[in-house]
Amino acid sequence: MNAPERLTLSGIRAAIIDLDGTMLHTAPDFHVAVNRMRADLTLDPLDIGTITHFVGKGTENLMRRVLGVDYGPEEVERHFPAALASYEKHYHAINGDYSSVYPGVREGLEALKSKGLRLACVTNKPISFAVPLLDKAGLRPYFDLVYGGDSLPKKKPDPYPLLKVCQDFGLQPAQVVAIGDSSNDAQAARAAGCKVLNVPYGYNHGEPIHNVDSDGIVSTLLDAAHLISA
Ligand SMILES: O=C(O)COP(=O)(O)O
Repeated sequence: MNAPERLTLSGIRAAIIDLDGTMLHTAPDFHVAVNRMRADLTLDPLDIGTITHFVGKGTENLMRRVLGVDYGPEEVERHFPAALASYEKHYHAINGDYSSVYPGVREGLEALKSKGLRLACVTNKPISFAVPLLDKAGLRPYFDLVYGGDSLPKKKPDPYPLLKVCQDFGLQPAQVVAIGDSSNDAQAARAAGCKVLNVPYGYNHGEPIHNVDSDGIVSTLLDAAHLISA
């Protein structure tokens, strides 16, 4: 991994940007919706740190992890349908109410756009949560494409969503940089053959971001934009 101050990425024509933990601090939304679901199932609330560590691999994984705190594998599957229905209802009701846009995100998206890059948001969040959230935060207009965790047959860390964006944009993976907060994003990017930058302020399943293989760590999306040229 290069030191960010020496790093430059040239020949880049598009950026694929993660949502939760990269553009928006959504952990408080997850915290509220998960605990409302848990109340419906007469389970005790979980602290925000525990829930945050389970974010990043999609809603089904999140449900299994938060049920797994109380139940064994068979009971998890038995409670899964009711948990998912309750969680989706509660998440839709509060989506974005407790979230905030990280510093440098708007400025970074502006800078990437002004360099002529095309932008895609690829998240493991369901598309029915992702688009209203981007709208509410005023970020939707920056993106040519948005893919959620249920938009395509496979989700990150599989490279499929990133390769689909490359194909949609008519670009080679080496012309595309993925920017995310987790090993999930980095693994997908590496497997697709895209460049990858990580931000250090997100979730990364509770693990240190410095252990993740990437082309560099940037403190904000604006810093990422400064390193990238077409
Ligand atoms: O798992 C989620 O719901 C969020 O995932 P993301 O980090 O890909 O946005």
